[in-house]
Amino acid sequence: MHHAPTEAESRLFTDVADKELTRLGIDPDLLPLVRNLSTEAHLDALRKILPEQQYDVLAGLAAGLTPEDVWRESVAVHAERTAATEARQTPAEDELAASMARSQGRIALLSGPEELLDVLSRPFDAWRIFLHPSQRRIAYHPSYNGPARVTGGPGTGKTVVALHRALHLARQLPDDAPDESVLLTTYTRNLAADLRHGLELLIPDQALRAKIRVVNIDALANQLVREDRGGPLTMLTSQKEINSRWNALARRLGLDYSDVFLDQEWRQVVLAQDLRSPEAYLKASRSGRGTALSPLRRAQVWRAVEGFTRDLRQAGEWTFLQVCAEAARLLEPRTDRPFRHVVIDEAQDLHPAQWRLLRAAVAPGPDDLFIAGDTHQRIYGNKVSLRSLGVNVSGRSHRLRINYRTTHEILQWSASLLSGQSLDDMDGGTDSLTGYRSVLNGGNPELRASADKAEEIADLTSRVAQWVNDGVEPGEIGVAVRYMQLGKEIAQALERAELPVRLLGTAQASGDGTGVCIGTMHRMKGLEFRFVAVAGVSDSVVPLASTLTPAEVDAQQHREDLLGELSLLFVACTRAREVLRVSWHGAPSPFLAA
Ligand SMILES: Nc1ncnc2c1ncn2[C@@H]1O[C@H](COP(=O)(O)OP(=O)(O)OP(=O)(O)O)[C@@H](O)[C@H]1O
Repeated sequence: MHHAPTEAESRLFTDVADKELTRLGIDPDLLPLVRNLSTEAHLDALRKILPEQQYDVLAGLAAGLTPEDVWRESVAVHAERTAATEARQTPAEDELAASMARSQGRIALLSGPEELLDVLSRPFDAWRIFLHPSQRRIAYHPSYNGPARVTGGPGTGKTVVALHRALHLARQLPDDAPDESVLLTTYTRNLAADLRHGLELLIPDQALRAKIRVVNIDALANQLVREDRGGPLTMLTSQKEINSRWNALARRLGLDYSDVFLDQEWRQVVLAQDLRSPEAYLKASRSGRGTALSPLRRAQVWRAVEGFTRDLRQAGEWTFLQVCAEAARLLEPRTDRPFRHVVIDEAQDLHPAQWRLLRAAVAPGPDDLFIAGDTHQRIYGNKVSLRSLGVNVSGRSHRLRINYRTTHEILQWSASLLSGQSLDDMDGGTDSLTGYRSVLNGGNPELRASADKAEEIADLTSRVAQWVNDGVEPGEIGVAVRYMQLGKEIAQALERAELPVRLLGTAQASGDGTGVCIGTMHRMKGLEFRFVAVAGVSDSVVPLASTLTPAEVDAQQHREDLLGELSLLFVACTRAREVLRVSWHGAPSPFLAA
């Protein structure tokens, strides 16, 4: 992550005195070894050998925390965890108590005791006020000399940090800065709505909040292109329709490429690199694609791409990615940029065309881009190298390690799904969940096998009924499924048992947001519930065969698609705060077998 270090600056702990290290509990015998460490990777390699607490201390220091912060974060947390388990309050209260104990003092948001009372009565909102020092340090760093980034596993507070960063940037604006000078953006419309809601909680002052524009990236792109064209765009949104057009085109041109291959080639090579001529395509790198193409075959594929885009143009139709690519082209030559600062959440899912748009939306310079994301949760198959897109975060990248959402048990189990997978860090290196941990404890995830679908649904229904009987509000329960049809069947069963439900992504809801929330794993992204059931995790469903590129079309893409499906399961499981239940019928998903 750091630029090539010189010998003198290449040791990780040169700035920390021996005295400090031993005060933080590092064994004096280990000091010579510790002194020799020069990269976080070396430290990671020692993880299994070092006692957990000593490892945590070193990981914190390596991440740039001061010894004071580390004391609070690691040493004090170990003590708290023991105390909290003994006291066994509700986890939410534990969490708040822990946050308060750790907090050096409130960040300056409180206008009066009323607001404090308000927050204390809703412990889940504690993040508004009690940032952990490691979060606060990142969110309220006075100024970064270029793009900065925060990573970390699910529930570590990346979104929280992004919201606070947007607040910080809005506050720093000069008095004459217009409204919407700061952009806060993310991948989907739903996630943007959640960010908007978070911002309303965080910034009661409407005038200050108006400095921040919250919009999902596709909607922003659409607006820019629409304004340029002077009218609304007709969007081609159905992937099925897109595939059938590729098919028809391949037949017309007598080409033996599958629709899936052509569409991927267009999105992942042509649109990703903004290739505009056959010459550019002929020379382009196709790294990341699993099949080689001879110059002759590249010329054939280009003809198909040209045909496809010409047909779209003639029909006046656009795909989402095309709109982003066009919006980037519109902004790139401009000297005035629409925003002074851009804050991005769920950055791991953005496509290169979307990155180009964001890069062009703000002038390069201090605090231009602030990026929050976790490649372990990449579920839309967009893999990028930030550097190749002109976004250099080196020296300004931070990793959060404490999970505030999930219990230790749920976290361990969910993280084990990903064991053995190597994830990129979007910057030429690898990312990991090293040091990732929870301060809460609870039960182990419940795993339930059933003979067939009817039995699984019946079993799930009685479990949910039992939770509700035990006093859990239906709205605190989430049910995640791989495809919506199963969700609908579960909804019917729950309704027959007189349990209120709401289906995410449909108009069907009862009790206005108060029912058991049922949604696809994709829709669960960014959400959280006290109780989560992930249902239908069966052999043929997770991974969903129809979403996998056949290995014979592109073996590398096939592996990427599999990883995306695995990440999706990981995302679904890490939505749970207190209780996770995973069920299937027939043979379990191969992801569970491990
Ligand atoms: N300092 C804090 N004090 C109390 N709660 C916190 C704190 N930071 C985060 N949380 C809580 O932890 C949960 C997860 O936070 P957040 O959604 O920001 O994490 P994330 O890293 O963006 O997660 P994901 O990647 O899974 O979307 C939220 O309920 C949030 O309120």
